[in-house]
Formats: sequence, structure tokens, C-alpha cells
Amino acid sequence: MRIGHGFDVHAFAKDELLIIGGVTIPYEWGLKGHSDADVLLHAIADACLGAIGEGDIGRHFPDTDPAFAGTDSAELLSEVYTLVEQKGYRLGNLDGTIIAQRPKMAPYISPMRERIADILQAKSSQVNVKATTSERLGFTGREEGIAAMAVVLLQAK
Ligand SMILES: Nc1ccn([C@@H]2O[C@H](COP(=O)(O)O)[C@@H](O)[C@H]2O)c(=O)n1
Ligand SMILES: C[C@@]1(CO)OP(=O)(O)OP(=O)(O)OC[C@H]1O
Repeated sequence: MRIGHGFDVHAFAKDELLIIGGVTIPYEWGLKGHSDADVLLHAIADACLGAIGEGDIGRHFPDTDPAFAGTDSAELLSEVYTLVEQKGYRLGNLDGTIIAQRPKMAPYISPMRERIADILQAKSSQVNVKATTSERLGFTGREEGIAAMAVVLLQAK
């Protein structure tokens, strides 16, 4: 068994989509990044890479490479999961946390679990996603951006 942890942050911006956990959320602000800025999928990708001792997402998909400009983070996570499989592991379970003052994530949690499970060739029961505000404290509390964390447990195949 291997365990990994991931953390990511993206800033809010106008004229960007808000895509979290592979789900597009209708909102007045989106997230800014070199890719589609899916903060939760990035945290999960980092957790997977951490678990297999393969560094981080920026090492595999540099934000200086035009090939990844605006890229779908589901494709990045899928590539990361191919690496996980090549190393002889599969998902045991994962637990993700979105830290956002707004918008309310509750309506989107179930679709996120389904989407993430689909990318990781797992069942949605292996994927937990939750959300919290930061009680108006810090950059998330000031609604400057969104943070996400993930812990992944991998099992030998
Ligand atoms: N962006 C968010 C933040 C929170 N939730 C849900 O609300 C609950 C209460 O949040 P607190 O930060 O006050 O603990 C939390 O447990 C989530 O279920 C949400 O949906 N979207
Ligand atoms: C995903 C990548 C690559 O497009 O870009 P960003 O969307 O900026 O995301 P980040 O979490 O800052 O780092 C990883 C990057 O390499």
C-alpha cells in the first residue's frame, strides 16, 4: 500500500470557467491557471504522484509548456493514473476537500465523485469529496480563490 497527499490553489478570475472535480459549476467567477485550473483534480493528481514517488504535476506537465495551455485536467489525471498502473498500483480510496467560501459545492459533490471515479477507473464509493468554507478567513475566506486537498491510498494490483 502507498499513501499520497496533494494540495493546490487557484485564483478567481472573470471570464474563466469554474471547473472543479471535472464538473463545470455555473458561477460569476472562474479559476485562472495555465490549464483549465481544476484545483481538485490537480490535488488528486499530486496525491497520486506523491504515493508512487513521482514528484508533482508541474514536473510532469510544466506550466511553461504551451501543450498544456487550457488543457482538460481530466486528461492530466488520466495520464497520472496510467503511471500509477504502470507502477503496479490501483486506487484503494481517496478523500478530497475543497476549501471555498462560495459557491456552495453541495449540489456538485455527487457528480464530482462519479467523474473522478470514472477517470480513475474506480467506483464512486472509493471516492469521497467534501467542502468547507474557511469561515471568511484568509484568501479563500476573502473569496480570492479556491484551495483543494486530497489524500490517496493505492493498493498493489
Ligand atoms: N463552498 C462550500 C462550503 C461548504 N459547504 C457545505 O457546508 C457545510 C458547512 O461549511 P462550514 O465551512 O461552515 O463548516 C460543509 O460541511 C459542506 O457540506 C459547501 O457545500 N460548499
Ligand atoms: C496543470 C499545470 C499545467 O498546465 O498548470 P496550472 O493550471 O497552472 O496548474 P498548477 O496546479 O498551478 O500546476 C501544474 C501545472 O503544471
